[in-house]
This record gives sequence, structure tokens and C-alpha cells, in this order.
Amino acid sequence: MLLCIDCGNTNTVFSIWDGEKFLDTWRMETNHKRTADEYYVWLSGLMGLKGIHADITEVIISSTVPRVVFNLRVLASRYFECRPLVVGKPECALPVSPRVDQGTTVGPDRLVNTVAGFDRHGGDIIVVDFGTATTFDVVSKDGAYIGGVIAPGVNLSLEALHMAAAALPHVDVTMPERAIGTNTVACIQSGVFWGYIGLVEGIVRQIRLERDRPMKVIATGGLAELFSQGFDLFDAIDYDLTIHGLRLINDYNKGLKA
Ligand SMILES: Nc1ncnc2c1ncn2[C@@H]1O[C@H](COP(=O)(O)OP(=O)(O)O)[C@@H](O)[C@H]1O
Ligand SMILES: CC(C)(COP(=O)(O)O)[C@@H](O)C(=O)NCCC(=O)O
Ligand SMILES: [K+]
Repeated sequence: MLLCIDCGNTNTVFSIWDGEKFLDTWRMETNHKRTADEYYVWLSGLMGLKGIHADITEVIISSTVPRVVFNLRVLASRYFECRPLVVGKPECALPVSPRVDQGTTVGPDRLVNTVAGFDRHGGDIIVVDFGTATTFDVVSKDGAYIGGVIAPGVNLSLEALHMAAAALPHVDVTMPERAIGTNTVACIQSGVFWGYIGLVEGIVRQIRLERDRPMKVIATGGLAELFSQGFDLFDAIDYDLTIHGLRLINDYNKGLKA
């Protein structure tokens, strides 16, 4: 069985693929100090709770935090006796190479989202991932990552206001009823929520203009739902996009070896 690990700057997601379906998905806070033994105790505990007896023989990792990869590699070798595939490393092939400036690196999560988005929705799409940062990945007709946008994440924007302005409290993101807030919390929520609706609309419009063709917008990440209520921003929301892409990239690399 295959263990897929999607490590973002905020959370790390683990999911087990049994060859036909994902058995379950678990999330922990990303922390580069966590050891392989700690990961294993946590993971085996959760598997035990669900009665999952998975014989993990393969591991694939995408990590936007380079420092966590070392301990995840140790997890794979010590507990699952395998060498993990790490997206973005030369030994991990991609079905279509990214077309970006020479010498630049693309976040592995964005490469994975590109593969998954192309598989499910075809080419000429924009994948929007609401994570620590909000990323827009532009996928060409033939499935290549050809660039995109990195914007501050929703929670990051709220946190930045709270950190920088003495009188502004920490606020959770929700959809305010009106744009005109009549108290501080409502004003902040309005700024972030309506600001984000405008950001997504504006960026998508500009990308479509630059590409000069219709492009579907596929959203992923926990906050995608918040921005889809009553708005026509997305053609689809795929919460499991990144995990699906990891599975596809693992299959692709196995196919190359076979
Ligand atoms: N359904 C949700 N409602 C509110 N906040 C959420 C939800 N899902 C994720 N978040 C928050 O969004 C931020 C990004 O989450 P995540 O997608 O895990 O980021 P990353 O992939 O960068 O680690 C985190 O601060 C997380 O707590
Ligand atoms: C933009 C990101 C920080 C998003 O990461 P996340 O929000 O998922 O933690 C990550 O994709 C990254 O570090 N990218 C490298 C630069 C680039 O993709 O161009
Ligand atoms: K992510």
C-alpha cells in the first residue's frame, strides 16, 4: 500500500491508498522538529483506532517545507523499509515538465495540483489552492504548469492585521453579511472576505485575458467552500486534489520503472 504525505506550511496530511481507494486521511500540524518515531506512533495509533492494518510498502512526499523532508524520509526507511519518492527531486519524474523561467523552483504542491487538476478536468485550467498562501496554478492545454500567482493566505492576512495593528484583535474568517462593518470585527472580516472575493475574481479575469481562452477554475483547500457559497468563482471544488495527484505521480513513476 502507498502512504501519501502532503506537507504544507501549516498542516501535514497523511493518506493511505490501498490500490483502489484511500482508506483514510489524517492531518497534523507541520513541525520540522517532529521525529520519524513520533510520526510513526501517531500514525499507527490512528490506524489502530480505525482497525486499518495497512502494509505500507511505498511512500510519496510533497513538502513545501524543505526541513521536514529529512524526518519523513527516516519514517519511510525505518518503518516501511522503502525509499520515498519526493516530488521536486530529480528522481521523481512528472508526466509533463513545468514551463517556467530557467533555474526557478516551483512549489511541489503546485506541481502535484497541476497533475491532479489535468487528470480530473483536462487542460486550460486554473487551480486555486487555499493554504498558508493562496496559489493559482495555470495549467496549459497539454497539462504543463506554466506559471501562476502566489497571494497571502486568508488566515495569514488576518494574522498580519492582528500582529501589526495594536488595536486589531485576532478574528476568525467568516462570511460577513454586509461589506459595511459596524464594529471592528465586522470591518476586519469584511476586508478579508470581500477582499478575497475580489482577489480571486480579478486574478482569474486577468489570467483568462492573458491566455485569451476560456479556462475552468478548480479550487482546493479547506477554505475553498467559504468562498464558493453563493458565488460563481469556481467550476469545481476538489478537496482531495493534492492527495489524488500524489497517487498519480507515484503510479507514473512506477510505470516508468516497470
Ligand atoms: N475549513 C476550514 N475553515 C477554516 N480554516 C481552515 C479550514 N481549513 C483549513 N483552514 C485553515 O487554513 C489555513 C491553511 O490550511 P492548509 O490548507 O492546511 O494549509 P497548508 O497546506 O499550507 O498547510 C490554516 O490556517 C488552516 O487552519
Ligand atoms: C507558495 C507556497 C508557499 C504555498 O505553500 P502552502 O501554502 O501550501 O504551504 C509553496 O508552493 C512554495 O513554497 N512555492 C515555492 C515558490 C513557487 O511555487 O514559485
Ligand atoms: K497546500
